[in-house]
Amino acid sequence: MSNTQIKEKNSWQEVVKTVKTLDPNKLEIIKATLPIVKDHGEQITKHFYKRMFKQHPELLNIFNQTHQITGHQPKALADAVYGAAANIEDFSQIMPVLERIGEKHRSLQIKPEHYPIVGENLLGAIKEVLGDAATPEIIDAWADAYGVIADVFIRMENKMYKTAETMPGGWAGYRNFVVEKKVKESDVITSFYLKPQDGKEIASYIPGQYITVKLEIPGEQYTHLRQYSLSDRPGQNYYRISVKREDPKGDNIPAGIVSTYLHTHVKEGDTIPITAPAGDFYLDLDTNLPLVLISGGVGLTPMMAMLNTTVNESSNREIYYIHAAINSQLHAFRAHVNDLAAGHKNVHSFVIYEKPSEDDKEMKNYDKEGFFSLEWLQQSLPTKDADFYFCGPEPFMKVVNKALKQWGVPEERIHYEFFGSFGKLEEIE
Ligand SMILES: NC(=O)C1=CN([C@@H]2O[C@H](COP(=O)(O)OP(=O)(O)OC[C@H]3O[C@@H](n4cnc5c(N)ncnc54)[C@H](O)[C@@H]3O)[C@@H](O)[C@H]2O)C=CC1
Repeated sequence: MSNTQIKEKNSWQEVVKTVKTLDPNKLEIIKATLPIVKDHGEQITKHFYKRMFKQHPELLNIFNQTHQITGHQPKALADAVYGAAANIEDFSQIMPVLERIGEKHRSLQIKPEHYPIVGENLLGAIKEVLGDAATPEIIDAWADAYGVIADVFIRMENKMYKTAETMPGGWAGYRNFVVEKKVKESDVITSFYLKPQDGKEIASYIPGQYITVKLEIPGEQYTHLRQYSLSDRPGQNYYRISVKREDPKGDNIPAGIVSTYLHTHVKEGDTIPITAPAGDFYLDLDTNLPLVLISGGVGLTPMMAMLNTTVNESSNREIYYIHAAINSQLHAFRAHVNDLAAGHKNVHSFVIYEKPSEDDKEMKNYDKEGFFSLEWLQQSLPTKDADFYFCGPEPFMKVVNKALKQWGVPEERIHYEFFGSFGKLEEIE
């Protein structure tokens, strides 16, 4: 299936047109109470998660516990609820955000039956946090607004489920994949090559998309689900993910449960259930504009899929791949990218090391020391008339985003991926 077909099948614009509408009186109440809900957004959603998990502990099998602790998830939900309610008269304004959430829901197998549970607990949390300020009329209006929002998601996600299931090689729910090969890519990143246990065809994907893996970890009460970007090009008989081992940071951030387990326990021959590829951050292959890929650390995973695909499909699209790492010890796929650059005159590779090692300095195996900067970018690229894609740790992404804006790259040429939250880069504290 081509890029365009996948996008068209998933397009849900007509879904928005058929959405339920809100009674005008209730709409007025929503508009009037939006500021209060926004002010208490995170408080409400934090309370909501506690309340919901108490009543439905089985949902702990779906939600990422680390994101609850870091506050990512409550913030993402608060932003989503506020954004959806603020645009309830016309969802077309926030379509990209809704689509991103829908893709994530599809990947996590969030189903229509989950919506009433979320609704009941969200309204309960609004009531309990706002106290007397939440009159029965206000709660009634928010209940209806939630109904409208849930309706959009359910319809959109139904379409996404159908597409994932009916496309060639596609499937519903989880399918067992066998770890065919485990390859160390750097001191902290290891790749897993996954082949379907049934030996049948696998669904294609667009570079930039991800899969969800489901792991039952001994000693852990609940199942753990994680999304990992596919790090190789589509059109092969395997999926590849490349996972960074998240070691503990200071006293507050523990080691990543799933990434540590994958690195230390999962071996070649083991089976991992995964859902079909999903995600709205992907490479536009229908253009020949110069392509600039910029990654920091483990943010290189979707970029590797984009790079490998473009090299495979186009011999004349200019590709500039900029990767920032701490030093060569932590630089995954270094040899692979060097080989591509040496073998293809349209591939140009740039390396930034924050703290090059003594060996790196001796070998001069990098182009810039320190951090990515606009000045350096302007000196390194022949043009800003290009499509830019980037991914990396948040501070890195903020620097890149700001640099591109300052340079005057139009918004529609700037594409980025957050692992884990739905906000806009400018809004992240
Ligand atoms: N899209 C996302 O949301 C992503 C999130 N992450 C998260 O970030 C964490 C760190 O990722 P690592 O791969 O360990 O990254 P890292 O610590 O190895 O850093 C990667 C690169 O980013 C640069 N960088 C860091 N702070 C910067 C700043 N303020 N300005 C400019 N450049 C900066 C570093 O110099 C380095 O070259 C991960 O634990 C992961 O959870 C990582 C990649 C993608």
